Amino acid sequence: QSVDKLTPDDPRVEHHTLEIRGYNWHYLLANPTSGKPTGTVLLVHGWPDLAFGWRYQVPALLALNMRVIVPDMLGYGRTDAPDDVAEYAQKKLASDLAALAAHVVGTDDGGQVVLGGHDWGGAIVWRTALWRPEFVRAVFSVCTPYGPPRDQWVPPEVMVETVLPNFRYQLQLAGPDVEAQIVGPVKLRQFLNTLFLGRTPDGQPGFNTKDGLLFDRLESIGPSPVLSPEEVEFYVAEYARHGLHGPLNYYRTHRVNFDDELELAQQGAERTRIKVPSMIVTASRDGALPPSMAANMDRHFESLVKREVDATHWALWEAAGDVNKTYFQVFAESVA
Ligand SMILES: O=C(NCCCc1ccccc1)N[C@H]1CC[C@H](OCc2c(F)cccc2F)CC1
Repeated sequence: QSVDKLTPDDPRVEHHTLEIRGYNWHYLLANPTSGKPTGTVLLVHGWPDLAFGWRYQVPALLALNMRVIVPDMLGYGRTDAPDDVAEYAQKKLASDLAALAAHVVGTDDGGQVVLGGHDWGGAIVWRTALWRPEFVRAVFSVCTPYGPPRDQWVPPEVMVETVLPNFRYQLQLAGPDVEAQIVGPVKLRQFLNTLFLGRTPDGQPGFNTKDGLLFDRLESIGPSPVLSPEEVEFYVAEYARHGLHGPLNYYRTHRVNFDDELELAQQGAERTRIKVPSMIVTASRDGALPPSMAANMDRHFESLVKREVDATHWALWEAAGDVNKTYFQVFAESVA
């Protein structure tokens, strides 16, 4: 059955900007129609996505009388895109989200919000629950498991060769090639259709988690099966603003995040356990983040609910009804 979703210029959302840490952030704000909201949810998108990536979730949250804040993350859409990798450190982003929440929520609900993330947004909300737990009512991640801060530096290429072979594409994304090759609307359209599961005429993908983008296939990739052509054009126009340098910086933050988090890792489980009510929703056919990656994360949580939906990485769109249901089962009561 079809799930209600936002259009790019939906009357149900307001567009706001806020200066945070010297950068201009754009965010969507949706207020429930019936008076005072029960609570507030702040949703954090991943790569390569936008605030618009939560289009299937916002109407359902409004129907639960929740107020919804959805930023374009640093580097994306109508938010500024600094060049410097260090600006994308998760410790900094955690405080950016705290500032955004405080600006909207003030002292309502004890100044707290429910934090939700997908993909890189999932990684960021887990870290936000560690760095800034005081403003987090509850936290959920779609697709992305929690990996605690580590006290030993392991270079990404070693992680890939030894424990995370399905992350090998991230070595390409962290390098210079993708942002050098994917320039201008034609290439951006091919890139987005590829990442959003478009195929060549003989059914081949243009991306896989081992090799990353297969540049020689991009021009023969057909339309995405998970977005309408109009939605793709919206993404193309939004990405044409800054290009891919900012978004790809998220793949270059491993060392700065390690350096920031060493102090947490050295304090041990007391400081690396997530104490706020938590949920992870894994996607059964996510090649980058398979549910198996979330198998052993319970030990890092005071309270963790685990759900799985039958979808690829793009679960927010493919399994919108199921994703929305998981949220309601767990968090709606806890914030009501
Ligand atoms: O690369 C990402 N998304 C692009 C997916 C592209 C795709 C398109 C179509 C089909 C399949 C894939 N997401 C990142 C999000 C952060 C993740 O790292 C967080 C993390 C740790 F740091 C340590 C331990 C576990 C853990 F998950 C790594 C994947």
